[in-house]
This record gives sequence, structure tokens and C-alpha cells, in this order.
Amino acid sequence: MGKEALPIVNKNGNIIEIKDGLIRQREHIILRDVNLEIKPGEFVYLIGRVGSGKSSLLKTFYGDLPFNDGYGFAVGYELSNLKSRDLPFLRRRMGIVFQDFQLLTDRNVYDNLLFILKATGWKNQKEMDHQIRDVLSKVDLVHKGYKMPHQLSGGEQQRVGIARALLNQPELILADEPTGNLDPDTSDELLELLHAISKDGKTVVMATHNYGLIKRFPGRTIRCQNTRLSESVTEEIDFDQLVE
Ligand SMILES: Nc1ncnc2c1ncn2[C@@H]1O[C@H](COP(=O)(O)OP(=O)(O)OP(=O)(O)O)[C@@H](O)[C@H]1O
Repeated sequence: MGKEALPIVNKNGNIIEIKDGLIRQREHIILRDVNLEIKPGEFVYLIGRVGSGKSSLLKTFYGDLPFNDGYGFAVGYELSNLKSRDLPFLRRRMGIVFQDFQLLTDRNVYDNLLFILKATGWKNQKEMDHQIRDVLSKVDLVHKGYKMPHQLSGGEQQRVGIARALLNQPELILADEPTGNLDPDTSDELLELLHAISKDGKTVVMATHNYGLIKRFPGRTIRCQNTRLSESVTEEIDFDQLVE
């Protein structure tokens, strides 16, 4: 009880909020004057050139980067008060998708997912089996559970990455350049999947360099530039001016 019962939004109704935040990597200031509010169910892109702070911002949300200056909140937790014992609970409320998939190469898809369930406290074999089938069907891979990661295409591996992110029925999906290793058609399929997940009521925050994708799948866009965040709707972005 207790920790698990924390509401996922704060008193302002935000699933993520940063107020007057400062984000550092060691002594370097990466982002300053960070003010950001994200409501449940939103789909938000994070853009900006290499090294501008997109990953640092995502890491702040999942407690991988200490946050000590300003107010920060994600899925029920105040980021400045995070204790190491809070981290498993915080991360169970979010699914994280990485550019390089990060699947365990020594076991098949099913066992990759089983590993995560066991590591996050699931015990009942039948429930675990049901949950694995459920997430695999969401990403249309229900018949590929027996495959080893190297037997799958990049797009399929990333769909397993998304299935893994969905295992604990998180309210928030954080995706760090999830199409970075995929070809354009596969990237579009992945975006369709992430948007379907968002339409299902989940919040999605996705860092990307792929402006073509944002043009095809418009959405709220936050840009990291010169240590600050700025915000635009897709229609207002002059993509040709963005040299990243
Ligand atoms: N572990 C670390 N220790 C110190 N500095 C770091 C660390 N990780 C990142 N940085 C620095 O923080 C800055 C922001 O990096 P970050 O990875 O957040 O940028 P990014 O916008 O996500 O870039 P990319 O598009 O390459 O993923 C960079 O200058 C980077 O060198």
C-alpha cells in the first residue's frame, strides 16, 4: 500500500510538472528555467540538437538524474524528494523505450518479458503468462514469443521494447529516440503504435531527431535549445530552419 496508492497527478492535474527547474549533469548546467506541465493522455515530442538535453530531461523524469533545484513531479512522486527506495515504484508507473531496444540477447521474447515481470514483483505464473500475451498482442507479436531477439527485424525488436514498457500498465511512456535505428516505413508503424497507446489514455513523451515523423504525426513539441526549453505546435515549426 502507501507508495502504490499515490495519485498519478499532482494538485494541478499534471502527470509531469517542472517549475523553475535546473537540470545538470555533474557541474554542467544542461537546462535552466525549466517550466513544463504535461497532462495525462498527452503526446509530447522533445526535439533539439545532439547534446541539447533531451535525454537528460527524460532521465530526470525517471529518477536517473538527481533533481535538486526547483519543483519536479512525475507520476505521483516529487522528484526532489526521491529516495532510492522510491525508484522501483516510480519506474513501475512508467515504461521506458530506448533507441537501441536493450533486449536481453540470451533469451527469447517471452523470457525477456517474463524477466521484467519477475524483477518487478510478479509471482503468479498464470497472471504473468496472461500479461505477456496481452502486451504482445498490443504490439501484434503474439506469435513471436519464442523468437530470439536476433531473429527479429529492428522494427519487431522495438515493438518488443514497447511491449516490455507496457508490462506494468504504466500511465506514462518515455521514449528516447525510439526510431533512431529504424527505417522510415518501420518508424511510421512505430509512431502509429505509440499514438494508439496515447489514444488509449496513456501519456507519451518522445525525444526525436526525426522531424519528418513530427510532420506526419503532428503534436505538441518542446524544443531544447541553448539550455532552455521552448514550445511550439507542429504547424508553427519551420523545420527547414532547424539544422540539427
Ligand atoms: N553522464 C554524464 N555525465 C556528464 N555529462 C553528461 C552525461 N550525460 C550527458 N552529459 C552531457 O549533457 C549534455 C546533454 O546530453 P543529453 O544526452 O541530455 O542530450 P540529448 O539532447 O539527449 O542528445 P542526443 O540527441 O545525443 O541524445 C551533453 O553535453 C552531454 O555531453
